Amino acid sequence: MAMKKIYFIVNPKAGNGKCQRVWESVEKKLAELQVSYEAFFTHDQGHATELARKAAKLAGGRQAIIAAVGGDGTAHEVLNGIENRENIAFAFIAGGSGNDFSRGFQLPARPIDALEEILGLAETDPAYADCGSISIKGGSRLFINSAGIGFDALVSKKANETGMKGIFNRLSLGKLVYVYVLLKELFTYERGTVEVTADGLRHIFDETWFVTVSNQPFYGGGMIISPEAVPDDGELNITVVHKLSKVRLLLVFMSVFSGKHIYFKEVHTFKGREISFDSSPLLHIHADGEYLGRSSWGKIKAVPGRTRILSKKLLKKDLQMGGEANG
Ligand SMILES: Nc1ncnc2c1ncn2[C@@H]1O[C@H](COP(=O)(O)OP(=O)(O)OP(=O)(O)O)[C@@H](O)[C@H]1O
Repeated sequence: MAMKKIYFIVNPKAGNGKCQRVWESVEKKLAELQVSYEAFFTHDQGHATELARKAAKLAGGRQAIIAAVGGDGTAHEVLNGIENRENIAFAFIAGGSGNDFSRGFQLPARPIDALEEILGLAETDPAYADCGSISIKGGSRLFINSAGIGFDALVSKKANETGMKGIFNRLSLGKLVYVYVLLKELFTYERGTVEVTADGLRHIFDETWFVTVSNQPFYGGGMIISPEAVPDDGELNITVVHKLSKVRLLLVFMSVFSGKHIYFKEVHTFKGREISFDSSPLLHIHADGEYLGRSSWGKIKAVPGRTRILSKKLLKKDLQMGGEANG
């Protein structure tokens, strides 16, 4: 049996250019192992989605692997270009600054280890993982990590905009850009009332900082925003932080790296499959750390088993359950 074809979609600019070197090391290993593959390189925002579509088309109906090499933004874009989940397995090699996808799906952090895991799983039947879909005025998107509304979306927008990401990355402190932006924006952010409905249950939150809807626990480069989120349980986990002074928000923030923030009374966590939000002011929105714009309402849905993923962790679980988890 011929090995499945692997299409790599590489964002050489991820991790502030670090990903170029990540790819070179992967390429070298592929040559050593005489693996046949095809590689495409992204030129600008949105390109990875187009390239993933192209790769899926090239695969025709055959079983193939589309592997994103980059950061969470690249994973997000590639995922959005894979329309047919049945014959395409999604794989990932971390080359970005945050790399929450690798954490959440327990993929090796080191690129060569991640490649070896991909090659090791290549001929197995890939696991099924959930996605979320977010619809706001102007369009809808799939997300694999989380979608956020409010302050966290503003932080991810500013973190991507400032030249600071480059500076922090050069100091190997990629994660700290979020801390820097958060501290800077904290003082001027205006909190409003947000209504969140999850599976028919309506909650009203005053003075809301943010609402995050998670498919897996990690966000913003290692913050354990949703410790209980499981990427193949068919549900999404909602975390709301509201009615909190700036000082207490900082305490919550410090505890989010250990996931202990959920014990604060101002932090609410619940689950849902069909979620909607509504607010009077416009709110900033992100999906997987990619800024989508501002909207005062939107819908978020769990899409159980939407994507097939090469992940040892999920595969093991599938086997334990005696087959496909969410087929
Ligand atoms: N050639 C390119 N030049 C500039 N930007 C690009 C290019 N290719 C892709 N992009 C954009 O770069 C952005 C960042 O990519 P990505 O999220 O993968 O890396 P990162 O920000 O370093 O990592 P992370 O999201 O894990 O912190 C994405 O919005 C993507 O659309």
